[in-house]
Amino acid sequence: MAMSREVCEEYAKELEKLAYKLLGLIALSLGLPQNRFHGFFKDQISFVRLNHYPPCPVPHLALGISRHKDAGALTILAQDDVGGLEVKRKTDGKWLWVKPTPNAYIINVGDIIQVWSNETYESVEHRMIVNSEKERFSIPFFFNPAHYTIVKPLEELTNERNPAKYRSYNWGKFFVTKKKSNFKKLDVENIQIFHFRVPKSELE
Ligand SMILES: O=C(O)CCC(=O)C(=O)O
Ligand SMILES: [Fe+2]
Repeated sequence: MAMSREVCEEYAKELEKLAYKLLGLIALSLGLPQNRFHGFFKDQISFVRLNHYPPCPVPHLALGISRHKDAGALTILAQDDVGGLEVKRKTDGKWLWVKPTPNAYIINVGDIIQVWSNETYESVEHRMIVNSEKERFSIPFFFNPAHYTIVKPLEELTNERNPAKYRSYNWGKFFVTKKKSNFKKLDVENIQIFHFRVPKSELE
């Protein structure tokens, strides 16, 4: 898939606009001013990735992408009609196939919005299963705040009755640590958002 630097940059610029719109809607849905999150993205470290998954006769041995949650704020995913993305349903732990919808994006809320919203929003666990016959392309855009952002539940959304469910953490450090395990088929990721979860016993 040939994509020139200019096309890639233009694509990222347009998706950034879409991401700000979504962020505004999420803020409003939480009862916050529309631009509440915008400041975190002044020096954002967002990026586009071009994924190519060649066909593989033994899919379970292939790389694909093993189960994970997106660590950033939002992911906007464009995919072709092959499919292979699965999301885990929280209620019963079942993996559900995400049916490709032509000309539609898949929007993933990431861990950061889970923490900012003190779990009103939750990032979903997902994975990518390679196809035995067809190659697949996908283009995720990862919308991430500045690396120096200290992520923690927003003060407006926490109080005595609803205490912060997460300890604060440095986003850049989290990102770099996670990167070290990227694309390895680990059963357990090296750093996960629940490591920053305040234990239930301390919340009561
Ligand atoms: O290719 C896909 O559909 C998913 C990619 C993905 O989950 C990721 O890069 O974080
Ligand atoms: Fe992902």
